[in-house]
This record gives sequence, C-alpha cells and structure tokens, in this order.
Amino acid sequence: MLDSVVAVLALGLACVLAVSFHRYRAAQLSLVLALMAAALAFGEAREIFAAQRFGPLLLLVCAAMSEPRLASRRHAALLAAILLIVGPVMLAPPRLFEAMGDAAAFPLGGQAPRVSGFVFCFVASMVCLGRWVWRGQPIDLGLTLALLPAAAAVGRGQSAGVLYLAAAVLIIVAILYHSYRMAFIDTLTGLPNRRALDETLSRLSGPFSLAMIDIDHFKGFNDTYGHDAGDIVLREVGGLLRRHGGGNVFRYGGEEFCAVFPRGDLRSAMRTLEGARGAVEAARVAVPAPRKRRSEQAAAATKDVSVTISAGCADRGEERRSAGEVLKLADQALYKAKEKGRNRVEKR
Ligand SMILES: Nc1nc2c(ncn2[C@@H]2O[C@H](COP(=O)(O)OP(=O)(O)OP(=O)(O)O)[C@@H](O)[C@H]2O)c(=O)[nH]1
Repeated sequence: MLDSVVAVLALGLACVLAVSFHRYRAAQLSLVLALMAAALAFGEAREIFAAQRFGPLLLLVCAAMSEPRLASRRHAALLAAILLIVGPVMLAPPRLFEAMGDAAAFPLGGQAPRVSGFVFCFVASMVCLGRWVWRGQPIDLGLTLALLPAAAAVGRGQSAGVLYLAAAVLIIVAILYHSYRMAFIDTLTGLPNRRALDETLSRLSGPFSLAMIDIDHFKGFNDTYGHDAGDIVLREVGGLLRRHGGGNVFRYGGEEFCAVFPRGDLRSAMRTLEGARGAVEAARVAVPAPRKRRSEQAAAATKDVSVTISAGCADRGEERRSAGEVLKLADQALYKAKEKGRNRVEKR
C-alpha cells in the first residue's frame, strides 16, 4: 500500500515538473498513470473497472498525439474524455461493476482487461519509441521506457505500486535530462553552449589554454546561400570541431566557438587547432543552391560548398591569468588571425 502512495505522489510530481518544462505529453501520461495507480490501489470495483478498461486507451491516445500546447484543444479533449469516462462510471451503482468485474463469462475470463491494457500500454511505448527514432528527442526515449513498467503494472492488475513508481522515476529522469539539455546544450549544433562554457571556466584550475574560433566571411556566406544553408554549415563545422578540436568545444554564440584545453599547453593546443582548421578547410558541405542559380539549373538543387575558420589561442601563462583574461587574449589572437588573411591559427 505504501508503495502505491509513493507511486501516486511521484507521478503527481512528474506531472507538475512536466508542466513547468512545457512537456505536456509527459504531463498527460503522468496524470493518467497517477489516476490509474490510485484507482487500482485504493478504488473499489467501479474505479478499478474504469482504470483497467479506459486508462491504457487514454495512455495510447496521449502517446500518439504530437506535443500539444498548454491551452490547446487537445488538452480540452483529453480532460473531456476523462470526465466522460470517469463521470458516468462514478455515478453508476457499484453492484453493476461487481457483476461486470473479472467475470468468467468474458473472453479470456478475468484476464481480458489486463491483457488488452498491457497491449495498449505496450503499443503506446512503441509509439514513443518511433517518435524518438524519428525526432531524436531524449524525452521520448524516457517515455518509451516509462511505459514499459506501466504496461507490466497494468498486466499485473492490482498491487503493482512499485511498477508505477518505476514509471514515475523514469518520467522524472527524462524531464530533468530534457531540462538539462535545454539549459546547457545548443540546439543547432548539439554542442555545449555559452552557459556550459561559463560553468567549465569557473571550475578551471592549474595550467590551461583557450581558443576562440570563428567561421570566415560568414555574413557573405549567409547573404549568398541563405540563412538555412548557414545553419547547415554551422552544424557541420560544430561536428568537425567536436571531432578534431580536442574534445572540449562550445558554441560561444553566432558563428563563434570556444575550445578549452584543460592542462593543455599552448603548443599542443595550437597543433590540435591546426588539425581542426585543416579538417574544416577540406570538408565539403551540401547546401541548397542559391535561388538565382536554381532557376537556371533545375537539376542541381544542392551545391557542395566549403568554408574556412580562423582561431586565436592563449594560455594561462606564468602570470596565472583568470579564465576571463585568457579568453580576452584568445579573442585578440583571433583578431590577429583575421587581419593576417583568415584561415589560420594565431596565439597570444
Ligand atoms: N545562419 C546563421 N547565421 C548566423 C547565426 N549566428 C550568427 N550568424 C551570422 O553570422 C554572421 C557574422 O558575421 P560577421 O560577424 O560580420 O563576420 P564575418 O562575415 O564572418 O566576417 P569575419 O568574421 O571578419 O570573417 C552574421 O551575418 C550573422 O547573421 C546562426 O545561428 N545561423
């Protein structure tokens, strides 16, 4: 009984967290699971009837819906569905449900609602899995995993508080991971963002080097190929820097990146940056061809382009400079690289 109380509270918490991070599908799933867990643990025949017959169906509907907004028709429809299901059931005489309960007269005897409930929950889980494969949002993977213990709980019938609790924990972890990504990961490039960089810089101690990296003539590139093509290039350059830039690369903002080399001396940082510069220069990126040319040459809808980067590097030095000072020096070195003709790495 205690496990069911904890499970209902945890699912309620998951619902509140999901609403505060605007993940309304996770909120709906948590709410339906909380109602099911409470009805199955503490309800009588009619509540159990409603939870077993309609709960899994509602879970499947919620899983199949695209991410709704808070004040959307879908929310209103879901609330109306819950009221339409729960209302008449709560008003009907209890003996009706005692007679209809797990009667042997039903197909599969008393197992039917549990088997169909398990199937609905499992399909709901697979729907979330499909969403995750399609869109790559980690929260969908969390919901996929959370619906598996939920399916097992429905299949088991009553006294499955631990399984509902497992579902709640998985939903909470998925929401927290989602909010971590929103706070620290740049959505365009998938690299850690400026906030993550500030955190990293505040923890640096001992010798370290920093580099500021900038895509050359990016304004001209955007003007020629369009902002969408610019985004494709930013993503590609971000990926190349992640692979060749020494592991600790952040998107600083706009078309600027920052590489952190903890315990890295200036010379080895320069070598790594030179490798990254060469990799970017050698890469060819397919972008939509500029509009003008597309009308001339209908067949060539994309064009392979290349860009270059400039980088400025500085280290903490014997003066034991602060991270902010090193960043400023790296920025000055970047300015020097731009002045000297771009597509190069300079140090301060
Ligand atoms: N596509 C795209 N463009 C961006 C993004 N962020 C910043 N930019 C563009 O990056 C360009 C930066 O241009 P500038 O700072 O003038 O520098 P630049 O043209 O790269 O010239 P140099 O740095 O001197 O080589 C601007 O046109 C911005 O609009 C983004 O997220 N996506």
